[in-house]
Amino acid sequence: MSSDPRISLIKGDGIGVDVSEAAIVVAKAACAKCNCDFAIQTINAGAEYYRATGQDIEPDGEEKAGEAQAIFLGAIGLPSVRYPDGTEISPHLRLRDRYGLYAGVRPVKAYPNAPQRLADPRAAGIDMVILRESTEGLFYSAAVHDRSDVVPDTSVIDKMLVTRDISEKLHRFAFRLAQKRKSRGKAGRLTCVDKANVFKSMAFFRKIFDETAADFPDVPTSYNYVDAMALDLVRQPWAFDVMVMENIFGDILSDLAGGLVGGMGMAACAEIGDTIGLFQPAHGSAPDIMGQDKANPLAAILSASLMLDYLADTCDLPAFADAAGLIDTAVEAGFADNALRPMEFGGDMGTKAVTSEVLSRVW
Ligand SMILES: NC(=O)c1ccc[n+]([C@@H]2O[C@H](COP(=O)([O-])OP(=O)(O)OC[C@H]3O[C@@H](n4cnc5c(N)ncnc54)[C@H](O)[C@@H]3O)[C@@H](O)[C@H]2O)c1
Ligand SMILES: CC(C)[C@H](C(=O)O)[C@@H](O)C(=O)O
Ligand SMILES: [Mg+2]
Repeated sequence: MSSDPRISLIKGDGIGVDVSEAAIVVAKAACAKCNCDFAIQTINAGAEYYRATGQDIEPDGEEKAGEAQAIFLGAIGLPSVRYPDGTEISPHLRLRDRYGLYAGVRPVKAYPNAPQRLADPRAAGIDMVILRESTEGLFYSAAVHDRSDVVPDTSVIDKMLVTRDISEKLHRFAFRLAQKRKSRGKAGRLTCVDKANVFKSMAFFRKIFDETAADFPDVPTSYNYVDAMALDLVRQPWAFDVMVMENIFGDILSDLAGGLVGGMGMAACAEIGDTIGLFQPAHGSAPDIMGQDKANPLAAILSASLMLDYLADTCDLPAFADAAGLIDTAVEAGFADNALRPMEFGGDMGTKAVTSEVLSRVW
């Protein structure tokens, strides 16, 4: 039996299918170039699967997903397919919960020739990470824990939960990420984004941030309330490096930040837990463009690069880090040469053309 690491692949819905296939093709090519490989087990899940079967993931799919070293997901959900409580199909929330994927890493980077949404030339230097807590916060009720606080047609409560255990792990992850970025020539600063002026859960989040900071005196820190953070992400995004925040704040601000550097097709994501990581573009199934070869696959391709880096670390297989580096360089150089022109930015290249261009540079 092969000793290659194994990944669980959930293609999902809409453009999730196309971009995940593109990402896997590119990741496989990069690995082949670096003499490494990974095996794939495919798991059916999503809105289309629910429509066809009444289940949002195949039998034992959640358990099977966790038997691999990593999970790769395209996108899940279609606005027209819903659970009886009116919310959308989202088995990936249960995966985050089941596997404790607390650290949602969402890099935001400006590439040359990709559109700058801000006129200021400093926008070309945007290079930051949104670290989104991904298992609790205001998503606490949404995953599996609590769908009970509903008095039909009268009131509905969603709860914001912040625990010491998860917050400590998240903040430690954030400080270590800032240190790692510093060692790679980036700013290495950390901003705690919260709403500690109003919510007791957020005051607690900040208290644990402060406690954790005491163990990392080398990392410069600051605070920003989330509303002011939204302002600053538009006003001076180049001033930020790593930002750590609660779940829904990270969900919202990561879309805003994706927009700053082109669009959701640039928004990569890694969700890391203690024993497994899930990798996916931060975007959804994009029903408005699905089936038209218009989706930008780069968010998925860059997420695959994050996955290879993760496999290198967790499986102690440095060749995977080389493969990740090949992908990152291909994307960077492709933009620098103006050879990557996704339709998402008004360019002439659809999903297949962007994938081929990256592939030719990896290979
Ligand atoms: N992680 C996930 O699986 C995930 C994330 C977000 C939304 N969703 C689901 O996806 C569905 C659509 O949601 P939405 O429209 O709010 O968000 P979306 O991210 O699918 O789309 C938002 C906008 O960005 C564009 N876009 C997104 N990805 C793109 C890409 N790779 N290339 C070019 N353009 C891209 C879309 O065309 C659309 O205009 C919903 O069912 C939602 O629940 C899933
Ligand atoms: C589709 C949805 C459940 C998901 C989230 O809110 O976490 C998505 O928006 C994301 O950002 O990954
Ligand atoms: Mg989102």
